[in-house]
Amino acid sequence: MDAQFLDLLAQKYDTEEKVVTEIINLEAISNLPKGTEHFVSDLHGEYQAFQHVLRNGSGNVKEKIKDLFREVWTDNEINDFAALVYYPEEKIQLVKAELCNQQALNQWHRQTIEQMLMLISYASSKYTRSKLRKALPEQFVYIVEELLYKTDSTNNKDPYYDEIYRQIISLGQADKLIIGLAYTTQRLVVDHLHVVGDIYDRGPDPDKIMDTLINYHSVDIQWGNHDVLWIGAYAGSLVCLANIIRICARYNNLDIIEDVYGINLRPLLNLAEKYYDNNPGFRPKLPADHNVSESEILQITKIHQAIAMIQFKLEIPIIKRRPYFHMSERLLLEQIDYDKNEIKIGGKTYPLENTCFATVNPQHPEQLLEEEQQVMEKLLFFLQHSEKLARHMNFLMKKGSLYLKYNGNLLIHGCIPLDEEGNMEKMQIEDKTYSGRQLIDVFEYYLRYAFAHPEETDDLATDMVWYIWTGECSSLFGKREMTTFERYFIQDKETHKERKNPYYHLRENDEICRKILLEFDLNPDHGHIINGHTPVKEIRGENPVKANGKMIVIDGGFSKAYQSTTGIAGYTLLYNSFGMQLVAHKKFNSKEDVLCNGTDVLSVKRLVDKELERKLVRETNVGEKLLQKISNLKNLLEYRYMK
Ligand SMILES: O=P(O)(O)OC[C@H]1O[C@](O)(COP(=O)(O)O)[C@@H](O)[C@@H]1O
Ligand SMILES: [Mn+2]
Repeated sequence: MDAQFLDLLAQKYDTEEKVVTEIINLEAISNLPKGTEHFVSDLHGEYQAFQHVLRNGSGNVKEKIKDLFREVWTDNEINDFAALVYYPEEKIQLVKAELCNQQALNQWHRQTIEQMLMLISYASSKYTRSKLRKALPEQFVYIVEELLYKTDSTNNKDPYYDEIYRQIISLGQADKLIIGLAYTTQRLVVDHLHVVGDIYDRGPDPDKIMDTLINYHSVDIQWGNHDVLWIGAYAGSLVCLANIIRICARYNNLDIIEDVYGINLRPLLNLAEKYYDNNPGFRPKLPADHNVSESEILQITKIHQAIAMIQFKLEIPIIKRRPYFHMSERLLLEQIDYDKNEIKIGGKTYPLENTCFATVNPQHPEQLLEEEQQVMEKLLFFLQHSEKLARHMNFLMKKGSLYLKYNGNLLIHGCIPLDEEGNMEKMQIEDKTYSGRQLIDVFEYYLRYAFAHPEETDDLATDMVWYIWTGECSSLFGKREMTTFERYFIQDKETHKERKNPYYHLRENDEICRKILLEFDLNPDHGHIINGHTPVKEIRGENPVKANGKMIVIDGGFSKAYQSTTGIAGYTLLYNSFGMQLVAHKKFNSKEDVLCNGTDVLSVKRLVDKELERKLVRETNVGEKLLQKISNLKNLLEYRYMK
């Protein structure tokens, strides 16, 4: 063992007692049951629904309440208490409005604090005291610990405990304590959160989700294609930038760009007003009960066209300078007969509708007008100087990766690109060919490089981020082509189809999943692949658990726009010491509904995998690190302290 390393360690553990105490502590921890992992994906800006799933721990909170109180409480009482744990601030106000006098309120406070403490004690039974302490409301740690660890069997201290309760209530601290304890409970039921991609786009509040994740106690992120699009824009890719604005316009979310991230859209609006008019193909998607004025809709419709046309133009030079992207079929602006208003795709000619080509030079469709160029430069400047976006993107980079190996499982948003035979699909980049894990590692290398060099906008790394969004060998896109252009301008639905990578039918097969797990050095007997990205069409009988349980697809279906195709609000996954459970969620209506009617988006659980023996911390990623530390400390003990 390296003497210098031991010297360093000896500085921290400078007595034999300290070393021994730490070894005992770590050994004990590694024999506790593993903490609960919670997997969610495809949040798509749906902050409220995500909050709900987070606050109820995919049904875990209610389960713990039921374990404790099922014998003595009615369903209504259970729902009420659950709502208090999920949304304590609001629920307390509702309770107060119902109680008739101070005495009844005092009684409710005392009883509720006692019940919360019982719940916390139960929910923390597999954690150390130190871990629980970290989860307790900071200002009340001392008091809560006193109440939690009552050991006086002689009842000598009863008056002492009574007095604590009385003081909390008379000093007006009861609400705060209950709120704090509710958040402690939420935190205890989930030890670690995995977000398997697609935080951004389509829904209204991705920024609030980011803030929630930044404040969450333990989280990792596997980037989704939409997250990569935002990273690409921030890293200097103009085409990614055009895409994120186009999607925001399409879903009536330009507020995110303008108000949330402070990017001035005025120059783009001026351009849009000059060249575009109303166009049924570009009106934003709106819910039936919207209250957006016609003039606002018209403005968005114009911006939508302006930015979509800029996007299509910007794609051309990238496709041309990167022949190995194999995207020449996507040079669609060059396939248009601008006089006849037709396009030739795959040898077939289609009429075009809803066209808006006022800024296109038919001889050079890739050319941006000077004004378009200036607009994009300004937008990029604003974007790269948004303090809030910088914070969110940095967090995405810090906690995120294209895939993650965690406790024997492989987490990845989209796919492992395969050919029809089930071999790892090959992609040539410059003069080298990559496939499988190596290809994805190369993608990640370029993405991180692009992020580190936001001033470079046309280099390979920046182009590659766009490729990850839309290229046929991308592990996040998983389709042969993105038919955005066709869906705007061609009526024939045949042209709208996006052919999926063979992975999506091959992943039903046990052997293929085993092969993929091996490619990532994971044990195929125990590991699972966990995917997001494709909404599971339960409506049509699709099963989210595939390949004899080796493959689990948890597209959360949070995205309202997609709920009609899934028939459900999607899935989340829990992995605790007893095994893995898939949770199916019903549609989330509103927080008010949960608070007033006790309707929890109640979840149906399906067992995916059951551990033969309860899984311990020592068998996890974290446990591996603990065992390494124990071994180092034992060396320290032997070489520095033992006589
Ligand atoms: O329904 P929209 O918003 O037009 O988006 C459709 C596009 O989104 C994609 O499905 C990618 O987004 P997802 O990752 O959410 O599937 C593309 O394949 C498709 O072209
Ligand atoms: Mn996706």
